Amino acid sequence: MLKVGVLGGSGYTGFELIRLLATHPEVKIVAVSSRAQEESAVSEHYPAFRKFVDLRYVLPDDPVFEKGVDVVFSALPHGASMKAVSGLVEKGVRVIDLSADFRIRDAAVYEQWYEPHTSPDLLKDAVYGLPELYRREIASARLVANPGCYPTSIILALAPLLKNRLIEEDSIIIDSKSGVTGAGRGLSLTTHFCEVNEGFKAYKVGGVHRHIPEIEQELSLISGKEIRVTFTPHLVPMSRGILSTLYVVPREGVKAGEIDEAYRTMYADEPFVRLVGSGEMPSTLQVRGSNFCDIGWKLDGRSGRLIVVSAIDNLTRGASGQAVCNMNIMFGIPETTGLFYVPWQP
Ligand SMILES: NC(=O)C1=CN([C@@H]2O[C@H](COP(=O)(O)OP(=O)(O)OC[C@H]3O[C@@H](n4cnc5c(N)ncnc54)[C@H](OP(=O)(O)O)[C@@H]3O)[C@@H](O)[C@H]2O)C=CC1
Ligand SMILES: CC(=O)N[C@@H](CCC(=O)OP(=O)(O)O)C(=O)O
Repeated sequence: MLKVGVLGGSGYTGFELIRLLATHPEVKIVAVSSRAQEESAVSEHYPAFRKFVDLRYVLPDDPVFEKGVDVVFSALPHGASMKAVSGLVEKGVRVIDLSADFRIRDAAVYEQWYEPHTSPDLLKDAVYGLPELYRREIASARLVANPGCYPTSIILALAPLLKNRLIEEDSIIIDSKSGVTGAGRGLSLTTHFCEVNEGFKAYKVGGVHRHIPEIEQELSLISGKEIRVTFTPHLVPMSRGILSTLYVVPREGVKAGEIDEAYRTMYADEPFVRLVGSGEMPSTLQVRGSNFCDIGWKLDGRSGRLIVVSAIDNLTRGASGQAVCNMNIMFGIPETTGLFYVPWQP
């Protein structure tokens, strides 16, 4: 049995990690942190865990995370996460970091979009935790940088097209829509019920969202060319789920069949990508609570654009499910263990 610790186990992705790990056949959760909930029972803070989790919250600097575990998941905010996990990694604990702190390979780029990096030396050891792209590297990583929620839905949707040079790299326009859990469990005016319910708005418009450097970094690596994207996130009145709609221009002469073939070839053996087919479109309800990313696409003959739509659950495939998948890969456990079940639809 793997002994697992969860830093930040009172937040939304922390909840989702514990939900998945509590019934994982190869895992024993030994420690969960929260400063505000210190010493209270996890199953009091989240009653859903009654009969599943018999633990009390400890502080994030509790020695158990250093000495008593095989792997630590960090579900802390960026900044706090790098400070908490760098010491653990240096002491030989394997870490899966759900924050953005180790996703950007260049510290200067991270600092431009986030804050000063306190552990830049560890960046070279971090592996970007998208299994479909980096499975082999994840297996031996001591630090996995779990991808952001929007980037997961976007990179998976574009990878086959860029890998096969089927689209103009400078033509990428992305509209993504996220449920409100994407903003975390902390209270803020923008996520109040009355501010969100029955409304739908774009935010961080005009190249300012922090996921842009992460998306561009990974798309550029796939295509071998520097890529710039137009990315507009939206907040929708649902709890969980991300739907990304991508507009791209196919290279001259590219046929619909080549696009179909690129998706089918890249994802034929991938357990957590489901191609809903050319013409059908994914829905967040069809992936709810699951680790699946559903992808559909359609050529618009009138405008000459290709439209790709992807759907994930931001807390599962966009965070904790992907993190558990990475843990499976790191410890030689079959990748689908604890994660292969039918989504919650409706
Ligand atoms: N929500 C989402 O859909 C996604 C989130 N992420 C990333 O995952 C991480 C967690 O997100 P999420 O669960 O939504 O966030 P929440 O705000 O819901 O939870 C944050 C957790 O971290 C703890 N925490 C907060 N500040 C600190 C600190 N300074 N030091 C130690 N512990 C702290 C909180 O507990 P306490 O304050 O009691 O210690 C809580 O347990 C973030 O980095 C986020 O960007 C990634 C992908 C998707
Ligand atoms: C709806 C909503 O607010 N979503 C968040 C997603 C950020 C997130 O959780 O991702 P990181 O791990 O990269 O911080 C946002 O747009 O900032």
